[in-house]
Parts: sequence; C-alpha cells; structure tokens
Amino acid sequence: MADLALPDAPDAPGVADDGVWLHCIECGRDHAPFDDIIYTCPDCGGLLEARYDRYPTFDGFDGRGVWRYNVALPFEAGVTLPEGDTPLHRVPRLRESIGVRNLRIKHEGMNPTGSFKDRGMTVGVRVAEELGVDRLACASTGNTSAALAAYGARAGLQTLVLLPAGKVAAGKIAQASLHGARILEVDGNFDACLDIVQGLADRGEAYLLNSLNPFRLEGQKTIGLEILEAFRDDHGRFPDRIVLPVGNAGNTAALYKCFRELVAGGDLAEEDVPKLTGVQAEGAAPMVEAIEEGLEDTRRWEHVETIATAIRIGNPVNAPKALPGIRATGGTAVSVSDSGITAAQRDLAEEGVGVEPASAASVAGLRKLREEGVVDADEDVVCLTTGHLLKDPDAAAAAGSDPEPVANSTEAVLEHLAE
Ligand SMILES: Cc1ncc(COP(=O)(O)O)c(C=O)c1O
Ligand SMILES: N[C@@H](CCOP(=O)(O)O)C(=O)O
Repeated sequence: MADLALPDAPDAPGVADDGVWLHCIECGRDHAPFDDIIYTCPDCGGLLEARYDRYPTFDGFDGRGVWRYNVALPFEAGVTLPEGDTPLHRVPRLRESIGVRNLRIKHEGMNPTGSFKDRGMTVGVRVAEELGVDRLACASTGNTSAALAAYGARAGLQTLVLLPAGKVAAGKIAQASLHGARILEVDGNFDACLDIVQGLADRGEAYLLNSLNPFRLEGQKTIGLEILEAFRDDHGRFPDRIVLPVGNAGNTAALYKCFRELVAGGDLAEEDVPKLTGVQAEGAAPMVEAIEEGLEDTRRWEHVETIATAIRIGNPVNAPKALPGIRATGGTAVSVSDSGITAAQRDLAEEGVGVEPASAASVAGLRKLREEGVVDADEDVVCLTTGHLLKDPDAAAAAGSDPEPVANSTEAVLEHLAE
C-alpha cells in the first residue's frame, strides 16, 4: 500500500503560492495552477493532479454539499446549483439477493442535472472563472454536456459540446440544448470527440472541462468523502469496497485521490481503504483488459458498443491514474453484459432507485463478482449509481413494462384488472 502516500510540497518558488499546485504523475514536476492554462504536464505530457499545502481531516469539514469539503478543494466556494449531499440508499432485498453483509447505493443521479458530473463542474467552472476564460467545451456521452451547459449558463459563460452522433440519450441532449450549449454532433465515437476538443483547447479556442482537467476530479473526489462519512456514521466503520461504473475513469481516479489524502491526513488507516472495483460493459472494456493483462495504460478500443451509452468509451484518459488506484486498494475490474445491466437496472427500480443503464453496471458487476466468489459474503459494499433514470427515457421504457390500453370507464378498468 506504499502507493497510497502523497509527496511533500514543492520547493520551487511561486508554484505553491495559492496553497494548491499541479503535480505531474509521470515526471513528478510541479506547476503553478493559474499562471497558464494547462491540462497535462507541459514538460512530459503526463496527467496532472492537484496537490495542496494541507490534507483533509473529517473534523475540518463544515456546511453542506460539495463545498462542505472546501479544505480539500482549490477554492472556498464556487458556482453552485447546489450539488452533492446525495442519498446513500439501503436496498434490503437487493442486498439479500446478492448476498453481502451491507449494500448501500450512493445515488449520484440525485445531483441537480442528474449525474455526478455536477460535482466536477462546480469546481471546474470556478477555476475557469479564475483563469478568465469565456468559452467552455467538452466532449461527451451526454452527462458531462448536460452539467457543463447548466453550470456554464449559471456562470454566464458560453458552452460548446461535441457529441457522438446518434449515441447520446435523449434526456441529456435536451438538457444541454435548453441550457444554451452549442451542440455539435460528430460522426465518430466519444474518444474522437475528445481528441477534437483537446485540439480546440490546445489552440486556445476553449477551456476543456472533461475529466482530463485535474480540477474536475477535485470536485468528484467529494463522492468518496460523503460515502466514507455517511457509512461510518451509520455502521461505525468504513466500507470494504466501492463498486463503480467506469468510462473515462475519472471517478476511479478521484476516489483513489480522496483515499490517499485521507490516509496522508491520518483519518483513514491504509488497511481500511475501500477496494476500488470498476465495472465496464463487455463492449467497451479497455480498463478490464488492462487489469487482467497487468498493463500500465489501456489499449485504445476503436469499436465500442453498449446499451450503457454513458460508458461507451474506448480510450479512458484517466487510466494512468485509475489503474494504480484499483491495484493499490486491492480492488479489481470486471465487465458485464448489456442484459446484466438491464437486469440490474430493474433490480434497483424495484427498490425505488431509478438509474440510467451505465449506473446499473455497478450493481451488475457486484452480482457477478459475488457469484464468482471474488467478493465475500461478509463484505460491506457501496455501489455508485452515477446517473438518473430520466437521463435515458428510451432505455427505461424498454426495460420496464408497456402501458396497457383500456376503455374510458371504471367498469372497463375493473374488468381489465380482473383479467
Ligand atoms: C452515468 C455515467 N456513469 C459512469 C460514467 C463513467 O465515469 P468515469 O468517466 O468517471 O469513469 C459516466 C461518464 O463517463 C457517466 O455519464
Ligand atoms: N460519461 C461522460 C464521458 C466524458 O467523461 P468526462 O468525465 O471525461 O467528462 C459524459 O457524460 O460525457
């Protein structure tokens, strides 16, 4: 578990003046965060991570939502709708049928735009304001675009979103559209869209707010802080495992960083760090492949397909951050079929928890790992459900039952019910 340590503050003059700096996970160099707009290391191109001159502790948190955790964030407050404070549902029937000691569902679909992306955007848009940019952009399988459009609108900034044509759920496009984003549909998958947005950002045409942006992940880190606080309050200990759907691998990276900071601050013992367990759809599983083959980075999958369009991603940009997190915490990664995802979506719905297909992948993955004996019966598990059912109304309708036509009278309804 030595990988859980964080290095000390940099000596270089000016780099840590704001109490926050950007650290390259490849070459180890540190960079001032707000002098120039950088997303990756200017020296080697490696992924950057925000670092602070302080570590978070549970007694240092105050207030509500994402900004409750501002000692672990680059600013005290930001453009808010507000986000965070999502429920940690108990699902007794599902717990029983999967067969674990405790099962809680952290439902990120209850954020303002219906997904966890809001946590990242409240911080990312605050940073954009600090940098003085006027156009925000993202590539998206849908949820990032909805969140960017809403937070951009709130901040009074222009937003541009690039979507894979024909592969984004209706609810998400409607959100981006109504919140005023300029929407470009690209004849290519999400990864191609992200390549283009990176190109625009490199040319200074837009500020990139995908999870390649290290500040997005700072906001998403608060999912882990909320889970650990709430689980400990309810159960007197931290969960053994957190199971989550994986697309661009931002959340996996963010949760790993959350754990490392709490370990460094002394509030989380290394042996209590939850096992990060990633779930991908069979048709888009480069992270699973990398874990199974012991790779340091993923191989890009050019052809990806799944009903869970939110995680229809073949080139997870955060893999170099997320793969060490899965390994260092003793977790794993597993792929699930589309039919397994739909079954899990129904299972959650039967407990009153409405999620989009990608979200249900976490529960489908847990069931599979429990059946295979990878997850033990005495484990305390939290599954992350990342987006709301209404994000993808077509998938929800297809997974549910059809409405039954009936004549316009009480008698006809009674007769129909008796059939
Ligand atoms: C609903 C939903 N779940 C899961 C994911 C995957 O999250 P990440 O990209 O952080 O792995 C995404 C987006 O990628 C998403 O929109
Ligand atoms: N599911 C995502 C894909 C983009 O991920 P990001 O976290 O890098 O923005 C989406 O909703 O677009």
